[in-house]
Amino acid sequence: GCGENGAGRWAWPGGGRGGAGCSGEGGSQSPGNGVGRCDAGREGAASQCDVSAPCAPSRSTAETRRWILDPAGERYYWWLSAMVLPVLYNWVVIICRCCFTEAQERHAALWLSLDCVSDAFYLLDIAVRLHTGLLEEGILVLDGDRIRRRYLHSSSFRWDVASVLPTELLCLRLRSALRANRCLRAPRLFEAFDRRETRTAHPHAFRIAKLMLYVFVAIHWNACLYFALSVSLGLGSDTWVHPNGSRPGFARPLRQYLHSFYISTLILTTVGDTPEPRREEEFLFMTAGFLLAVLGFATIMGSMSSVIANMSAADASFYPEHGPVRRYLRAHGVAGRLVRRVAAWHEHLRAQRKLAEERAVLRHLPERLRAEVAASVHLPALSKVGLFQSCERGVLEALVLRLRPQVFGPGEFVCRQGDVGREMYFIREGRLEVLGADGVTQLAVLGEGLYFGEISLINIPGNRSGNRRTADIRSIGYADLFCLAKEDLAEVLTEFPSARVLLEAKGREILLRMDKLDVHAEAAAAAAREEAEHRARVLEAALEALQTRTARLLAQLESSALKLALRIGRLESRLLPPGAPRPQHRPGAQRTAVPGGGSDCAGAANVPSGGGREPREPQGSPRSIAPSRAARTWGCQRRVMPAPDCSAPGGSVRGRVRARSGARDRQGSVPGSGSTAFPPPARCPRAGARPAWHRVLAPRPGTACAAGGPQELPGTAQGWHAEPLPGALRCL
Ligand SMILES: Nc1ncnc2c1ncn2[C@@H]1O[C@@H]2COP(=O)(O)O[C@H]2[C@H]1O
Repeated sequence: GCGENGAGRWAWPGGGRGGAGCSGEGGSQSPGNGVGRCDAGREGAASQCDVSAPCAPSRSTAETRRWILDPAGERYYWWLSAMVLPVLYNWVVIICRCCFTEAQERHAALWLSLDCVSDAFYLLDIAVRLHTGLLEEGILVLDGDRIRRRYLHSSSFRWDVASVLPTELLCLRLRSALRANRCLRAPRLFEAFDRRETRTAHPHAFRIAKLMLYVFVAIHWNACLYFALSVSLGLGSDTWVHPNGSRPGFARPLRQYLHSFYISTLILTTVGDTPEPRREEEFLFMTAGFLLAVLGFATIMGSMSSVIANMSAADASFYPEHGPVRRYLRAHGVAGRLVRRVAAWHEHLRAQRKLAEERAVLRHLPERLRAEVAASVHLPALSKVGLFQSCERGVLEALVLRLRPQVFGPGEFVCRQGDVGREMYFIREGRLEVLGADGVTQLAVLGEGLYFGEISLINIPGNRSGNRRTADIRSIGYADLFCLAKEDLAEVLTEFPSARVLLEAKGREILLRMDKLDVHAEAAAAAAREEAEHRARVLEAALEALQTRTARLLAQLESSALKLALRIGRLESRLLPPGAPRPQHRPGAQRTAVPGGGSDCAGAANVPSGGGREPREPQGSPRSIAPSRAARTWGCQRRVMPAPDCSAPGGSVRGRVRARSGARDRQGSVPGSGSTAFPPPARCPRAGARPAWHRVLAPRPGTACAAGGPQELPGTAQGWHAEPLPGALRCL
């Protein structure tokens, strides 16, 4: 639906599909490309947005949103990558042109055009930033005004403007030096590098390359400054400064630059063999260079070692380390073939890029995402398993999270006959042999897409081995398996009963072949199961019949009670003298009925002087109450129907039977009692819940109930009729 917050309307990042949000007036962000797109007019847009006015698109606004970039999108990423070039150009070339004046003068036209291109990029970058969406509370804001306002008031805008000011126009002679403000756009370079680092498949290599670039820029600047200092001190004036043009080849700018770069490298990498300084300026330059070198060296060493450490840590988290296992084996004096097997297993994992601890690698992902990742990796292999071929994707996804990949080397036993079965296996890759009781005879060879180890996990009737393995399973070469624990299998089979049928059928077949199936026990178990099922069916039918009878009896009881009340009313009106005081009926006084037909008025107010006041029965009590004199006199009747009524949410198990009004009318029942609530004979599922009364007889216009005969009562509270209202105890 549409969401609005303050001045702007928002869209979910990546939303738009499935109506996740409406951006602006009917717009939502298109998934993937990172550019805001308006949903309005799209099929189904009305159902996603509130159809009322707020979602109707204004054309100009929709147009504006079309050009809003998602900061996490592709286009923005590629723009950032493009910005690396002009920023680097300025960082490398400006200082070079300042110090190597000959190079500046020789290629002035080229520099000028490159400067123009770089400035155009800088200006375009400001425009891009004016159209880059921003995240607020995790939601992408696509409102152009809001974005513009935010950027124009930010410090980034000031820096961006400062970096593109045409300062070189102030003094055309110092053109290149005055372009130094272009270096202020460096944050864009860092941003681009950060993005690249998160996207690249080789982050460590990228980190090293980035470090080398920084080192190169530092050496380059130092080289330029060395040359500038040499020029100011006089080229070739001593052995430290740059040689002058009289030395062969040193008149060329390229040679000058390369020589300076070489000296700078010697200084900054503290390799040594640097020319000895002679003058104060030279000493100062060298000292500053060495200090910078110490700093740079420490930084480089630190970064390199952290990159290398991270690389090995990343590798270790992917593949199990052989070193500790080897040391462990050596410490315990294990040698020979076993050590070689362990080493071969480790090598195989690395060579085949197989992960032993996949769960550990993915453990930080949210569960749903982890399931999706695991599904995309393993589903193709899992769907080859015959057992799961007809499974829905949801079942497979649930299953895939429970599977543990395991790799077995050649000749390794996956399970041995007689072991207690705790897991079953699906073969992802490789071949395994099933060995007979002698440990030599090959009963079968299992390959990709097959499974084993299920017989000891599922309870096959008549299985003589019980929960013990029926055979040895040995890996022929390297076997890549999925392992599923017994508890997980039980859960999966509950959700997917047809898989159980398949497993049982296959297991039974194997057991029969191996003569490990006790056919008599199986038949007895089947007979017992059938008998139990039959009994359950009979009980169910009896229960149903009982419910119907109860309902019928209750309906009869109710109708005769009502008839009785009417007759008593009529008799009273005939027997009482015309002037005699008539008992006042208090509408709403409650009357309850007992299953035995006893009756009583629960309310004391409607009991006449002659009637003994009886203690009021607590509502909901199933106790039978004998009819009192008052009740007999007044024709009040109590109806009691204990019904399991768990008034807590979801607690009620009450059933309802519709009575046939016609039949009941013929029996003299009161018309209008169309339906009867009755309790199914089930226990109240909520612990401590008590049954409640649930039949109501309420006044009905047309007849009066009074001691002196029919009496007019105001309003609708006249007469009687049966009205089924669950869960209440009322008295006529
Ligand atoms: N003859 C056979 N053919 C195929 N698989 C078998 C055969 N015998 C035993 N198995 C499998 O080997 C497994 C050994 O452990 P389980 O008894 O749990 O389950 C067994 C079956 O899955």
